[in-house]
Amino acid sequence: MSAWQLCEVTLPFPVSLGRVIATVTCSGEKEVNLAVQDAKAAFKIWSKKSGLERGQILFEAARMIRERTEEIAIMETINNGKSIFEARDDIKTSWQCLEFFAGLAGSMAGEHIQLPGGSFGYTRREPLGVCVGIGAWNYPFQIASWKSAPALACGNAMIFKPSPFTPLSVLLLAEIYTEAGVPPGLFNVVQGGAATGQLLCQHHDVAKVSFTGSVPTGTKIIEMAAKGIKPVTLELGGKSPLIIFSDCDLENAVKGALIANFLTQGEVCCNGTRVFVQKEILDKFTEQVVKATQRIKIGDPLLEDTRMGPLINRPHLERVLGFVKQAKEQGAKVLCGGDLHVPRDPKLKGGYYMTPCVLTDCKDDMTCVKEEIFGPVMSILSFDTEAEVLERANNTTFGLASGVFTRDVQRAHRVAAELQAGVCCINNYNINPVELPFGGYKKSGFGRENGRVTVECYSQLKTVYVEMGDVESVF
Ligand SMILES: NC(=O)C1=CN([C@@H]2O[C@H](COP(=O)(O)OP(=O)(O)OC[C@H]3O[C@@H](n4cnc5c(N)ncnc54)[C@H](O)[C@@H]3O)[C@@H](O)[C@H]2O)C=CC1
Ligand SMILES: CCCC(=O)O
Repeated sequence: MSAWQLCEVTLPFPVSLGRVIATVTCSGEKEVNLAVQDAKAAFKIWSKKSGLERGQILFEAARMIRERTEEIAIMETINNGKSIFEARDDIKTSWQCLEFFAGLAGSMAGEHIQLPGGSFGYTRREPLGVCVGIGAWNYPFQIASWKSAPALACGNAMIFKPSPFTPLSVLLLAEIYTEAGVPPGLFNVVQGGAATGQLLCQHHDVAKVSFTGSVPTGTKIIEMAAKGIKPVTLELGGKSPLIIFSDCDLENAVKGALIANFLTQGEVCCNGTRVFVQKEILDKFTEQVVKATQRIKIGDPLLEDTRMGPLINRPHLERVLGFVKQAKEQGAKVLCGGDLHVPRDPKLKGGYYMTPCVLTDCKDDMTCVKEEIFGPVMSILSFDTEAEVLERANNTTFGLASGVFTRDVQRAHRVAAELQAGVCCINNYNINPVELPFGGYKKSGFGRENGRVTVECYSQLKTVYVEMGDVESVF
């Protein structure tokens, strides 16, 4: 089968303003095999370097990303449609991630264990080999950085496949790694959709798959990995709760709710889209949230003051608008937004824009409350007591993130402990510093990105026993 027969995407790729920005060739079997072959060769060189040596190269790559922030951010905005303001932040968390794992690389070590008779054992923390990273379209550069930085720091090679909707910015990352001094082929990019992803996951020389995307695709990835007994990291979807108690700082809670719902056009896996508000402050909170939402500047994502750009593509826009329509049919009230938006600027007319939406009168069994919308749609629900809201917040198959706003410090920690989610933010939301592990519970996946613990996701432990006496034979 030729490479082209294996492509499932129609080329050229459209972007979110409805214009073609580039034509990218899909990688088929031949290209995937070549990438794996090159990665294996590069792995031999890279894995023999000391952690400190690897760290030095990653620090250099981080420095280059930081220096080229503006260029990469512009590319990301064109790639995805998010505002340049946000794209800069994605680039920042990317070089920070490289710096964090560059710093850890030199301290990766095993243990020495004393045993009877002077014998001893030790453990070696070793890389896995050729790792595959498969990314979603919402944070293309950041996802590639969050996967490759720990992989490379631990001594692995990585082949990365971006989403076919956002194929471009990761190429800059590959260029930077090469210029910083990683061996050729250590970080390689292959382009394509599901077919290319499958070839990567099923390749017998691939040691691990780290995936960011939807639950249905994550299920397929884990099935393919199971056949090869390969470890996987799965960063999947979410329907996270944000709980706002009546004793909160209201102004902060309103700001938190907007951050929890409208960054990157709401296309954020960890968004707090189920906003539970205690009855006493429901009206006041709702009024302020609606006012603030109506002020969000929609427009050209490359302009400094734009805070919301177009959604990723037309089918996704239609899907999100469909969720709003269904919410109305099921009894929710639209307080603002939820409509198609056609900007006045003629050059933006083909863009996949909608107005950010706040829904109220939501009930737990409505589709908009149960399913991940992945667009700018906030659902407000009211509650009476802590016990009640905890039960309702946890009543979901997802478990990526959560948040709580309260001035009661004991309640804040009690609620954080009870929420079934991999991340909980107290008195803020969507704050994901690279020093802290990020990842889900339940159907939101497993394995972690960022934080020290991620070293365990990209390395394996070898035990070495050393005999200092004679062999005592039982035969
Ligand atoms: N937990 C997290 O960190 C994040 C999760 N997501 C989730 O991702 C979803 C949206 O992203 P999409 O790109 O639409 O997800 P998707 O699951 O459709 O695609 C993700 C990636 O998997 C590839 N792929 C598709 N089918 C495949 C297959 N059979 N084998 C191998 N690879 C395959 C795609 O080409 C793409 O690169 C949402 O559900 C969102 O919640 C998005 C970002 C972050
Ligand atoms: C913080 C990561 C958010 C995403 O990738 O959706």
